[in-house]
Amino acid sequence: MVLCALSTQLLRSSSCCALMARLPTSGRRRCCLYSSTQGFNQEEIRQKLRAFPGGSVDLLKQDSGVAVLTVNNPARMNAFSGSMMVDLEEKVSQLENWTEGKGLVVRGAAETFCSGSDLNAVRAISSPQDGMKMCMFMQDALTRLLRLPLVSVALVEGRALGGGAELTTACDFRLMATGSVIQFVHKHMGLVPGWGGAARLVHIVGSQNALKLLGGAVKVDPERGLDVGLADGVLEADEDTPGASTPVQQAEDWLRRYTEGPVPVIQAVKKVVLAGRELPLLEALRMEKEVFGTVWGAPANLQALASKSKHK
Ligand SMILES: CCCC(=O)SCCNC(=O)CCNC(=O)[C@H](O)C(C)(C)COP(=O)(O)OP(=O)(O)OC[C@H]1O[C@@H](n2cnc3c(N)ncnc32)[C@H](O)[C@@H]1OP(=O)(O)O
Repeated sequence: MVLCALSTQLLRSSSCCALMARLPTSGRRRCCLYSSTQGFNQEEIRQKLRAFPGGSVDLLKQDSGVAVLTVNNPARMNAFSGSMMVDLEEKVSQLENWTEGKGLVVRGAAETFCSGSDLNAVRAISSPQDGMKMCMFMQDALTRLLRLPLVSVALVEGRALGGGAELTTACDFRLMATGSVIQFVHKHMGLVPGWGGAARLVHIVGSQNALKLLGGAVKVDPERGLDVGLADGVLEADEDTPGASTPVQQAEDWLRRYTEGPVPVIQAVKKVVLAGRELPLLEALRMEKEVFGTVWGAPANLQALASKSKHK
């Protein structure tokens, strides 16, 4: 419910967002960024996108409370077909309703992240109207991905290009494997980001760095990623050691420092950070109070008090 309240506040505080929608399938409130007055009819867009099939977006929810979301279209370097965009939105809905969740790893299949939108689909829907509809659909899905009450990390192996680079910015953290590249190639395609990637990139690396990365379509390798603050860590390749952990296991290990602990506390941490990131100060403070109220005197708090824990 706090998440719904946060979403409501986020909508109120944003002039471009005006709609609170009810999801009949889940019975739980969730928000769309755009409304019908802005030409956003989600079901109509879904149907259009489904006309461009191929690949899938797969979700594995684990008992540990950490899920793995895999962009799966290896024949096209994990480019997003239309049906994969619909898949993504559906998987985000499932995660919005995952009450036991704490963390999320977002990755690509076959050791590469994602090469953006499927250029075959892009060519077929190249009219400005259709492009805007796809843009609204993906902005909505990726904004909701970032707003999940889960701590998320993009595991970047191989290439994250165009929309793939934008997808990395819809996670709280980015881990880059040795040899990987994040590149906002939009300029070379005569485009700018349209999936919310520019707005998020400015938040992550600041406007100067964002201008350099977008304006120069710069290839960001792990070293540069750490330098500008786009990457939060680098995963070393360890193929030669028998029994070495896989990149997904390494990402889960890395994430554990943030996901260890009771679900309500981890979710509360994400919610207060989200409020601070997206709301004006007074609203963020009010939201922090609301979230605080859900953990104060709750089982994890009482247990910690009873154990007289010291923080040495
Ligand atoms: C708002 C969203 C904006 C966007 O996302 S626009 C799209 C931006 N992305 C791109 O322009 C990526 C274009 N692709 C490339 O640069 C290269 O294919 C890439 C990813 C560097 C990989 O190069 P290589 O390792 O040499 O492999 P390759 O070119 O032979 O690719 C293997 C097969 O994958 C296909 N592929 C890669 N990216 C694709 C895409 N985005 N849409 C559709 N198909 C794509 C490529 O055509 C090739 O297929 P095929 O084997 O020739 O049938």
